[in-house]
Amino acid sequence: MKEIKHFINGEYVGSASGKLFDNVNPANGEVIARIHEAGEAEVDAAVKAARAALKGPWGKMSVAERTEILHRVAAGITARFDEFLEAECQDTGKPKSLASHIDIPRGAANFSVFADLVKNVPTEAFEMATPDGSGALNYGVRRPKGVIGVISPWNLPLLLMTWKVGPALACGNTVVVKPSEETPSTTALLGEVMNAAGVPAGVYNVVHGFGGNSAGAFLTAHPDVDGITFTGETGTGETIMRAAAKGVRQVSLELGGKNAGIVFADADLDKAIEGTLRSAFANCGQVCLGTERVYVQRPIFDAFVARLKAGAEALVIGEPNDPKANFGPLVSHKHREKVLSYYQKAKDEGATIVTGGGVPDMPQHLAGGAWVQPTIWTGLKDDSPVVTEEIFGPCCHIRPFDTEEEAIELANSLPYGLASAIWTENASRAHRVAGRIEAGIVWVNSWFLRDLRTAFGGAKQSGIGREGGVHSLEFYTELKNICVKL
Ligand SMILES: NC(=O)C1=CN([C@@H]2O[C@H](COP(=O)(O)OP(=O)(O)OC[C@H]3O[C@@H](n4cnc5c(N)ncnc54)[C@H](O)[C@@H]3O)[C@@H](O)[C@H]2O)C=CC1
Ligand SMILES: O=C(O)/C=C/C=C(\O)C(=O)O
Repeated sequence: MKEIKHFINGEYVGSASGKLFDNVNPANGEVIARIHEAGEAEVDAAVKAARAALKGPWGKMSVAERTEILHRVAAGITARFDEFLEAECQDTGKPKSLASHIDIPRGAANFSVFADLVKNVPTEAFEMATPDGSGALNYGVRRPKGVIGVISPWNLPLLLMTWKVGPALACGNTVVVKPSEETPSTTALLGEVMNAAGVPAGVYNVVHGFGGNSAGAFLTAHPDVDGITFTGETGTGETIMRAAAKGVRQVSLELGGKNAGIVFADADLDKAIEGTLRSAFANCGQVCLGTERVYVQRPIFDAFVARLKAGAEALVIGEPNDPKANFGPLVSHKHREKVLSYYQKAKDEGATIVTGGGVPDMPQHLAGGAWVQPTIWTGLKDDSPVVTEEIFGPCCHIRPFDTEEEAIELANSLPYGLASAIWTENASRAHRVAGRIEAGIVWVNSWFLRDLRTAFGGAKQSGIGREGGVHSLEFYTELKNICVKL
């Protein structure tokens, strides 16, 4: 059986404890590999390697040299596209048709985009008057923050891990990554690409394991980690913030959501249906930006529900290699238990189940997979947990509204504030409503349309900080002001 080891100081190493755990393919329930679980010793070795690399060749490189290497990393991912695709789809069960368009290309782009960005970013300068008349000049320089701890989730494993590692390395930091225990493979494979691209040993390190009382907690508690970036559940974000408080380390947190889609009666219905189908069901609903609450203006409510139902029922459920499949399993049986508990709750609370609500019949060879049906409900109260809590599954609740004011109030009614999608052909309304939605990201007549130069992150309990474009520099560098008296 294949073993997945840590990547420390440029080498793959096993755990001294000999502790390993299973890596399971959620499409069929088969164990595909055994993963080494890091103890404190491995985490400490990884952090030490990262610190040494920062003081060594990586820290001494010019921006031009560093960014040239990062372009080679991007090219290395692209050159081994099929291996990354296979590994990602085995870990997550997601359709190759999806991962080949989103996950793997973004894994490469996250290095090339930030390599280009740091070469071209300007700095600030202020001339000032002084009492003696000679003046002074202030200018800012950015320096790497140091050793960055990266805790990444399982829903878009390569995409979200490189979304952090790309800018971190472009800014001259070194990293220790703890990928999700569910999806370690592409993070592990990236070590080979780093070596081949000439990334010095110790710049990119990977430790595997779980969160609490395991590699995740050991990494976030390590006193020699200078900053921690995390994507995942809000509760986990709070735990990580507490760990980071010791030693006053900065955090960048992209946390949970319960995002609202608002469909006005003047929307282009074809566009709104296509976008909402993606925002509710893409990646089996396991996207933090996804729409689990849909508010539809009353005159088009029935038509919208009927068309979304037809679209959900036309999704093709299947394994990653099935070229027709556009809907895969959930990431694990543990996560399926959570999602199905909400399906049950919706039933218990008297929801109208428009479609789905259970587990699909799958052929024998996929019967061990973590499958659920795409599900749509109507008729639940606004305070139902199904409507207020992040389910992170392929499901949404649709509710009618009458006025613009009511829609805004409903959208803003929860403590989350990650993303929202507004569907209307009235540009004035689009601007007006978008400006009042309490979220870090608002799409108008689109969903998941991403320009990597833009600010990305959540308001309220959906996170702290913004990453993307120059905003990533705020977290991955220290801005130092130098004041020169002339
Ligand atoms: N992108 C997102 O917004 C994601 C949201 N979730 C949500 O979180 C729920 C639970 O899923 P989990 O996989 O348990 O998510 P999680 O947020 O707990 O895990 C994400 C990462 O954090 C690590 N982690 C967990 N506890 C930690 C700790 N105490 N210290 C350091 N690292 C820690 C995990 O090992 C994993 O690498 C899901 O049902 C979903 O609602 C899960 C994954 C991604
Ligand atoms: O950066 C992106 O394009 C996508 C981000 C998605 C998440 O952060 C998520 O699903 O957790």
